[in-house]
Amino acid sequence: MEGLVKTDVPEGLPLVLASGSPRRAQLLRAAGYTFTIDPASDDAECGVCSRETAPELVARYAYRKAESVLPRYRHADRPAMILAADTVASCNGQILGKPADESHAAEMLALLSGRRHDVYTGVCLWSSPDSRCIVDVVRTELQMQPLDPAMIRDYLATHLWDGKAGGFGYQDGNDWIAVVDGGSESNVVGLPMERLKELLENFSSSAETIDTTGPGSPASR
Ligand SMILES: Cc1cn([C@H]2C[C@H](O)[C@@H](COP(=O)(O)OP(=O)(O)OP(=O)(O)O)O2)c(=O)[nH]c1=O
Repeated sequence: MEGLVKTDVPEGLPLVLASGSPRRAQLLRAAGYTFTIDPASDDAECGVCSRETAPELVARYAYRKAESVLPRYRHADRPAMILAADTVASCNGQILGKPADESHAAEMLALLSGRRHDVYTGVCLWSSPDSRCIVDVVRTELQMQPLDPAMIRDYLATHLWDGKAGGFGYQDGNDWIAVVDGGSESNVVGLPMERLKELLENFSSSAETIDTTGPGSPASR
C-alpha cells in the first residue's frame, strides 16, 4: 500500500489514535509510527444530518471523535497529539456507513454492484497542550465490478463485511474493486497515510486554535 512513510509528530507529542479500527492501527504501525490507542466514545457518531454531504459528515465525525477523547489529555502531564478519522462510502446519492447486519451488508453490496462510488475519510489532528486542531477530508473514487448473487452470498458468509463502511473491504483480497481516481488505497481502508504525513508536517502553520473552555466545549460538559 502507498504512503506508508512516517514523519515526526509536532513538538514530539505522543501520538494517540482515537479509534478502535484495527485497519487504522495496522496502517500506522506499518508506516512505523509509535502510538497508543484510546478509542472515541460511541456517541461521537450520532447520525446523518439532513442535507449533509458525505465529506461534511466524515469531517464532523472525525472532529467529534477527537474532541471526545480530548478531556483525557487535558492535564499538562499528559500531553498528546490526538488522531481521529471517519470513513464512509457514497453511491448514487446514498451515504453508506458500517452495515448493521448481514442483510444490510447485502443491500449495500447490491447497490455498489457495477457502480462507480466514492470513499471519503475525514481526519482530525488535535494537539491537547495548546488545543490546536486541523480537519481534512480525502476522497477516492472506485469502480465495483458487477456482482452476481453467488458472489455476494459467498462474501457475506466470510463476515469480512462486518465493521467496514459500504459492507465491503477493499483489502479483502478479491479483484472486485479498483481505484479510478484520487489514488489513495490507505484512504479507502480508513486512514489516508500520505495526507496524514502532510497534515503533521504542516500542523504548526495550518492548525486552528479551538476554545475548549466556552459553552458547549468538552470542558463544560
Ligand atoms: C470502505 C472501507 C472501509 N473500511 C473500514 C475502515 C473503518 O474501520 C470502517 C468505517 O468505520 P468508522 O466509523 O470510520 O471507524 P470504526 O468504527 O472502525 O472505528 P472508530 O469509530 O473507533 O474510529 O470501515 C475498510 O476496512 N475497508 C474498506 O474498503
